[in-house]
Amino acid sequence: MNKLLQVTHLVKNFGGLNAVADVSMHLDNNELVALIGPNGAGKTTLFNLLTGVIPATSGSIVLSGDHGTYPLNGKRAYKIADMGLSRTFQNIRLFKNLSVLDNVLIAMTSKFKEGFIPTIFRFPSYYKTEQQLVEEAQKLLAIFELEKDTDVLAKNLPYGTQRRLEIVRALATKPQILFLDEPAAGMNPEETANLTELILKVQHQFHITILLIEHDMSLVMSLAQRIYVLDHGSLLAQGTPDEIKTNPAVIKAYLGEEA
Ligand SMILES: Nc1ncnc2c1ncn2[C@@H]1O[C@H](COP(=O)(O)OP(=O)(O)OP(=O)(O)O)[C@@H](O)[C@H]1O
Repeated sequence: MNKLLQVTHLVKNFGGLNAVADVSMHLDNNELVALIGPNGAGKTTLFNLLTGVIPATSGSIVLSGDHGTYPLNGKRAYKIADMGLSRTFQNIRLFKNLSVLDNVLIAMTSKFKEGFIPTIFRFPSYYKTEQQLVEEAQKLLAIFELEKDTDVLAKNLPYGTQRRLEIVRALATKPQILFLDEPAAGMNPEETANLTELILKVQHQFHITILLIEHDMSLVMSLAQRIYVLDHGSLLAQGTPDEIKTNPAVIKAYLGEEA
């Protein structure tokens, strides 16, 4: 069977720097996979390649769907998002001066199939579709315990809540694959524990595949079914959490020569 996402010999050079050096990896349907590695290992660059934010120097990224396989190389970010790959960013990217609800509705608009004329003249079908969108957004917000905050401006939410809203926005596009770039960054232990449960819930409820970058090892080890470890742009190891925890090369990369 084809892998949902197959990455083969992926390379990204920035001048003389091999930020991603010959990485091959895959994601299966409904898997929760973590991508870890020391600072500067190339994790965000790899995410940027997979989601079309930057082009690869060489290598291939192929998405398998019900009706065939689709190369993602060279596709622009919006096209890749349309194909069902959605992401969050390390630095929060919300519309800070818009309400929580509007932030989610904007993310949903790519699914807003109402035509130009009904939209301009506000035919009844426009309101029905808009009402459906609002209901859908509110359901999503409720899963993330944000239903009481729908009218709050995004900038007025606590930091951990803004991170949750980012995930809601990414989910609002109904992705097949969700890429989470350090979802627990800046969260306190309680918020992180809460987020861990939420990510699990989302994976089961939406039947999606999740790839996450995270430095918080408690979150990684309790969530991931498989882990890829990057170091200096190359894959250092891959395996289950138990295999990774005891892998001498991984321990050395994280803790240095003395480990
Ligand atoms: N646009 C760019 N131009 C030049 N070099 C870059 C660029 N983006 C990233 N790099 C370099 O590529 C390497 C990998 O960076 P990347 O941000 O992917 O690492 P990371 O594993 O995500 O690190 P962190 O955990 O600190 O976020 C680093 O040496 C970084 O300085």
